Amino acid sequence: MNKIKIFDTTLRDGEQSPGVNLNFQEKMEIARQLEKYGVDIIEAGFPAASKGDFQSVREIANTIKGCSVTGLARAVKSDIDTAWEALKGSEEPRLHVFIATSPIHMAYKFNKKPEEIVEIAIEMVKYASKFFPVIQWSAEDASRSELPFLAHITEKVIKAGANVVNLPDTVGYTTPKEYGAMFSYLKENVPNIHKVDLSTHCHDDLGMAVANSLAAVENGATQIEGAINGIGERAGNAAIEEVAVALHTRKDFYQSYTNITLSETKRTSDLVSKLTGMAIPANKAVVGRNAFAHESGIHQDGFLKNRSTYEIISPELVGVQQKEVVLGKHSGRHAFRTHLMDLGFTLQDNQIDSLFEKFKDLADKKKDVTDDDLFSLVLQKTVNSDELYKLDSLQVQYGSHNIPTATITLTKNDGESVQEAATGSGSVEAIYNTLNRCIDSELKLLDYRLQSINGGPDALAEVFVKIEGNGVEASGRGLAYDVLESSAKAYLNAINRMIAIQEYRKETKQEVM
Ligand SMILES: CC(=O)SCCNC(=O)CCNC(=O)[C@H](O)C(C)(C)COP(=O)(O)OP(=O)(O)OC[C@H]1O[C@@H](n2cnc3c(N)ncnc32)[C@H](O)[C@@H]1OP(=O)(O)O
Ligand SMILES: CC(C)C(=O)C(=O)O
Repeated sequence: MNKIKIFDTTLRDGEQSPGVNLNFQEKMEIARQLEKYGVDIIEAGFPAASKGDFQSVREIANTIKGCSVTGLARAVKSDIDTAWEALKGSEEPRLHVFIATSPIHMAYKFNKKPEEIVEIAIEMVKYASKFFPVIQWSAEDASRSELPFLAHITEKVIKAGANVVNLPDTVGYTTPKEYGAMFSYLKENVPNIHKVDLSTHCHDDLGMAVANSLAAVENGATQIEGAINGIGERAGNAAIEEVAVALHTRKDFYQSYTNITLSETKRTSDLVSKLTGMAIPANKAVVGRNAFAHESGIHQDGFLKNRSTYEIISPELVGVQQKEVVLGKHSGRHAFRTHLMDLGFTLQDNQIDSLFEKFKDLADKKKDVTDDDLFSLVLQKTVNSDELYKLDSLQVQYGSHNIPTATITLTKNDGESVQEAATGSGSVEAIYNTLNRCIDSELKLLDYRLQSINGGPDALAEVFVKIEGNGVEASGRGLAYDVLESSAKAYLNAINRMIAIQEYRKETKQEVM
């Protein structure tokens, strides 16, 4: 059996998904969960891209001890220097340096000859090896590169000190047969190839990212890169949870294993979905709501006679469990604490106490409090600390022949209270106009998404918004029993985060973009 290393790029390529913007606390929360999930390498960001990215990579590198932490850099000395500054505190720092090798990229992006690209790649790998114990070199757009040139440059960078060679299908263009053949070609034509791990990095533009990654494994790849829930640039990356479950379920075929703790799959996927605001389609493989639901009679009949007739992955394998103890309004602190621990949260006593109060409020309104409810409740509390404004009260007047009007009272963290009222063409707009008035700013709503947690008449409403003001974009989430309240909370959460970003930029003297 061959070990396949899992390189997670949720926090780098995943965050390149249009509309996704994670703050520092959210990135840290995801990094901690990825460590628990058992990934071998976390790509925490692109340190030279911004001060915010630098800070997140540095904190993750200093905190996460269970796996290697890496950051991306262009083949540019200053990017490599910045990456080293961010990563030097990691127990296992590694650099991910890349340069494009396809004729299209070399000609149009760089306006350079192939031999010039080879020289830059060699020089940068040599330069990086002064600092980094492990260097991953990526041939961007490898799948559209000429194979003899790819073999030539690969041999040179290995000689210069690269320990991992990654061959991305940057634009999601390749097919399993073609991508597998590329790995075989390099194995046969690069004399020093045995010295490195060969890695895949596939995009899903034609829906083949996972299939292509697995085809590479069949042809000698020992590392797969991807993102949780398959998020990432354009159509996204190979979904890590799909790759891991496929390698496990078909180990008879792939003869491979990973370090992934499969029972943490659902929790990891939920966390990433909630923090990025990217909902998981019901029919998504492995983690979709319908992935384990059998709807039609013949399937149900077979399944009831023997699960193996229609089930190749058990829900328990990926952490989808039916709980025997159901939490409700009569549950006590012990059951609550145990339940949170079962869900994988490690919380201080004071955090449990304040969450317990919120849980009781919720249980008064809702018959059964589900794991999804608890999950959202804890996230709301743990990643949204230090808020400047808190929602004190909200009143909305709506009638089919009246103009909707909202009245809101906010409390600032210095105790000052702000009260305003405003109208809007709908109730949500009235709320948002009122909140704009409270903070005396004209904010623009860029995105608004509403979903129910679980469903049913007593479901919690979760709202995700994205706003823009003074050149700063921020997203926010709100959770409440009532749709209007969760809409207000999401907008206020985004306002608080926008203010935090502005403060941070002021402190670090970054330009407000
Ligand atoms: C395939 C991928 O996913 S690669 C990762 C993509 N991620 C990102 O780009 C996110 C973060 N990026 C950023 O914040 C910015 O693009 C920065 C900070 C990196 C650079 O910003 P700028 O200096 O303004 O450059 P800009 O983005 O406009 O153009 C990119 C420059 O990098 C060069 N470049 C691109 N890739 C590489 C590389 N691998 N090695 C060296 N130079 C490179 C381009 O040729 C261009 O150079 P030029 O200005 O001489 O023409
Ligand atoms: C930087 C590389 C690995 C990348 O993201 C790509 O080619 O898609």
